[in-house]
Amino acid sequence: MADSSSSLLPLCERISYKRYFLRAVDLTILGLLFSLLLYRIRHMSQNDTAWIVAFLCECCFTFVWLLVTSTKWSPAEHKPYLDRLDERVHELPSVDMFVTTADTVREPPVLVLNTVLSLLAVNYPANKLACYVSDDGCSPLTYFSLKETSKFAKIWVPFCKKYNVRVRAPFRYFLNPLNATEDSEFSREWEMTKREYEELVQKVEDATGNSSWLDAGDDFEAFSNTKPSDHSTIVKVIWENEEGVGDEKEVPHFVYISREKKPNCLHHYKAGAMNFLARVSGLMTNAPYMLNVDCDMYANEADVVRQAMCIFLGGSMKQNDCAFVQFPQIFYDSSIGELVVLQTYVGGGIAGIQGPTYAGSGCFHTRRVMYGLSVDDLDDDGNLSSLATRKLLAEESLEKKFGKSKEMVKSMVDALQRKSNPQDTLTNSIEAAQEVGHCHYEDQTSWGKTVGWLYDSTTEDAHTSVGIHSRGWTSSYISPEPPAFLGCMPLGGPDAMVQNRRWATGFLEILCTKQNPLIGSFCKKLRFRQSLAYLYLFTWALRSIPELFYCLLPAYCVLHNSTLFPKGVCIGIIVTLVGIHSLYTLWEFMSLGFSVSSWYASQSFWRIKTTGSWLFSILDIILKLLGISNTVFIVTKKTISKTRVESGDGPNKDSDKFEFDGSLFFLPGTFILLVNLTAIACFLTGLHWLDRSYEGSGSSLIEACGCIVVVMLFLPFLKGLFEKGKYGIPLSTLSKAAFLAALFVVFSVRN
Ligand SMILES: O=c1ccn([C@@H]2O[C@H](COP(=O)(O)OP(=O)(O)O[C@H]3O[C@H](CO)[C@@H](O)[C@H](O)[C@H]3O)[C@@H](O)[C@H]2O)c(=O)[nH]1
Ligand SMILES: [Mn+2]
Repeated sequence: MADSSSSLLPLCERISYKRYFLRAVDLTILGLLFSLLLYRIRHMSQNDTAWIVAFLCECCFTFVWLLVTSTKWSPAEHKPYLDRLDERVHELPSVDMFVTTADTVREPPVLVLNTVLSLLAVNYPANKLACYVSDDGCSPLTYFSLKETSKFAKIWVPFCKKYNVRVRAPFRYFLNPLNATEDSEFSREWEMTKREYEELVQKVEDATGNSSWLDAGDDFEAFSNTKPSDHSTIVKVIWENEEGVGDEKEVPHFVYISREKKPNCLHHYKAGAMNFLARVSGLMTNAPYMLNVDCDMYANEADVVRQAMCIFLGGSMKQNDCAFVQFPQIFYDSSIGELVVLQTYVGGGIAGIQGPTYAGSGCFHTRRVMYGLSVDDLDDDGNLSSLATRKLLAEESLEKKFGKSKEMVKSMVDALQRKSNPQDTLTNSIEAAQEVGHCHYEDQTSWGKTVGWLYDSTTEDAHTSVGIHSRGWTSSYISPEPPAFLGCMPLGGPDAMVQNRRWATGFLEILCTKQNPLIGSFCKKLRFRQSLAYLYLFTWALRSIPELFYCLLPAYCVLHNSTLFPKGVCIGIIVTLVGIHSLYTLWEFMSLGFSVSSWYASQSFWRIKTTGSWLFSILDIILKLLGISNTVFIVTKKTISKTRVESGDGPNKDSDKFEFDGSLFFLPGTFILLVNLTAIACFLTGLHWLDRSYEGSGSSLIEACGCIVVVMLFLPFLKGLFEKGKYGIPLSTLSKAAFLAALFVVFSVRN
C-alpha cells in the first residue's frame, strides 16, 4: 500500500485557479442585470404588461447568473503524478470496471466491444482488474460479440502493452495507417492484429440479423425464449484470469450479466443495472474501487486507472473523504463544443467547491461510499468508527439494507471493513449472483434509496452525486490531456432533443426527492455553494418558461406597439449586456479550441433545446406528479465514427446541419420563428402604425432588432423552412406552428 512517509512528495496536487479577470466579467454582467431590473422598476408605471413580463423574465435570468457566478468562482482540479505512484506504491488496489449496454440497435455491439477492449488493455496489473458488462437488452448478440472479443483480447492486450499503444480501442487505433518506417516485427504484428480485429468485426456483423448461430451450443440456451423486458437473470463468466500474476500478457476477468426483468416490475434503467453490477462484482471480486463507463466511452488514455489511484492513495489522511474521481466526458464525433465548455467552466467551478458532480461515465467510485457510508462513519485512520460498526453491522440491519443474500451481506461487511476477500474462482459465485439479480431482490431494501445508485430520476448520476456530497464526501476532478475517455454524442436534432429532455426531466425529478440540494445544504452536509451549483443544474427545465417568453416579447411589442427595452442612453445596458455575454461565451469556446461557428451553433442550440426539450421536461414532471405517466429513459443512439484520429484528438468540426422530425419538440421553435418573422415583416411595412397613433412610447427599431436577434438564434429553423427531407421542418409541424402564430399575432395586435 502507499508509503505514507511525510517527507515524500504527494501523489497528486490540487490546483485551484483564481481567475480574477473572469470574476470581474461575471460581476459586471451581474451588475448590468441588476441595473436593468432597477430601470424596469423605476419605469414600471409608464409601461404595460410586456414590461412586467420582461421584468419577471430578467429576474429569473439574474437569479441564474447569480448561481453561475457562485459556481464558477473558484475552479480547481487535481493533477496526478504517475511517476511517484510507480515509485512508491507497489501493491495497487483492485478495480472493478463496469460497462452498461441496453440496446443492440441504438448501441452497436462493435462500439461496446471496443469500449471493453480499451478497458481490458489499460496499464494496470491484469490480476487487479475485472470487467463486468451489464446488458439490459438481454441480447445473445451482445453475449456472442463479447465472447469473440475475449478471444481477440488475448492478442490485443499483449500487443498494446508490448508496443505501448496509446489509443487502446481498436476502431480508433486502426484509423491511422501504419507508419512505414516502423521496425518490421512491429509491422508484422500490426498487420496481423488488424486482420484479427477486422475478422472480429466481420463475425459480429454477420451475426447481426442472422440468428442461426444461436443454436451453436448450450452456451446460448439461457437466451432462448427471452425478451428484453421479460427474462431471468443471466450471469456468464466469459473469461477468468485464473492464477493471474499481473503479467503483461494476461487478460483481466471478464463477466457478462443481465438482470432479471419482468413486466410490471420496475427495473430503474441504468441505476438498476449499476446496482446489480455492484452486487455481482461484490460477490465475485469485491474490489474497493469501481470504474463506470457508458458503452460508448472508451478509455483513450492507457494510464487512466493509475491516474485515479494517485488521487485515492494521495497519502494524506484528508484524501480519505474523496468519494469519487470524475474525468470529463469528451466526445470524438461532435461539432457541438457546448458540453465540453460546460464541463470545463461550470464543472471545473463545481470541482473547486465540494468536488465535481458524478457524470455517469468516466468515474471511479469507492465501493464503501456507494454502500451508503457517511464521512462521520469513519475514524481518522479511515476505518469504520465503533459507533458505525455497531450501527451498520448488526445482522438484521444488514439484511434490511442490502437484501437477503447471505453471501452478499458477507461481501458488504468485507467491503465496509476494507477487507477484500475475492472468491477463489468466479464461477463459485454464479448462483449467488443470480439470486441478487432477481427482480424482487431489492424490495424493502435500501438499494436505490440510500445504498448504491439512486432511483426516481432519469439522471441517476446527478441524483447519486448529490446524495454522496450530502453525506459529507468530496470528489475530485482530473482533466488530463489527451482526454482519458472519449465517447459519442448525437448531433443537433431529434436525438439530442430527446437526450436533453431526459436530462432536464431527471434534474427536476431530483428537486422532488429527499436529495433536493436545499435540504442537503440545511439539514445535511452539502456545502452551501455546492447546493447552489446543483440548483443551477437542477432548474434547467424551469428556465424554459422565461426563455420562451423572452423570445416572444420583442415580436409582441412590435405588433402591439409597446416598449420592451430601455430608451435613450439606457439602451446601453442591454447592448453592453448582450455584447459582453457574447464575447465572454465566445472566448470560452475559443479557449478550448472550438471555432466561432461552433460557438454560434451552441448559442443557437441552447435556445432551441431550452424552448423545445426543456419545456417538455416540465410537462413530464407535471404528468408524473399527477400520477398520469412515469418518466422514461430513452437510450441515446450511438454511431461508430469512421473519421481518422487527427493529431490533437479534438472533436471533428464537420457536419453542422440541424435535423428535424415530426415530434412536438420542434413546434415551439417553429412558432417562435414565424412570430418573429411576421413582426419583422410588419415593422418593415409599417403595418404596426396603422391601428394606432404613435405616442412616443411604443415600439421602435430596437424592438425590431430584438426580433432579428431571435431569428438569428433560430437560424437552423429558418434554414429548415427551405430544406427538404430530414433537414426540413415537416409540414405538419409547420402548419401547427403557423396556426399558433396567427393566433399570437391576432392576440398581440388586438390586445
Ligand atoms: O435501461 C437502461 C438505459 C440505459 N442504460 C445504459 O446507460 C448508459 C447511458 O445511456 P445513454 O443513452 O448513453 O445516455 P446519455 O444521455 O448519453 O448519458 C449520460 O446521461 C445519463 C443520465 O441521463 C447517464 O446515465 C450517463 O452515464 C451519462 O453519460 C448507456 O451505457 C446505456 O446502455 C442501461 O444500462 N439501462
Ligand atoms: Mn451517452
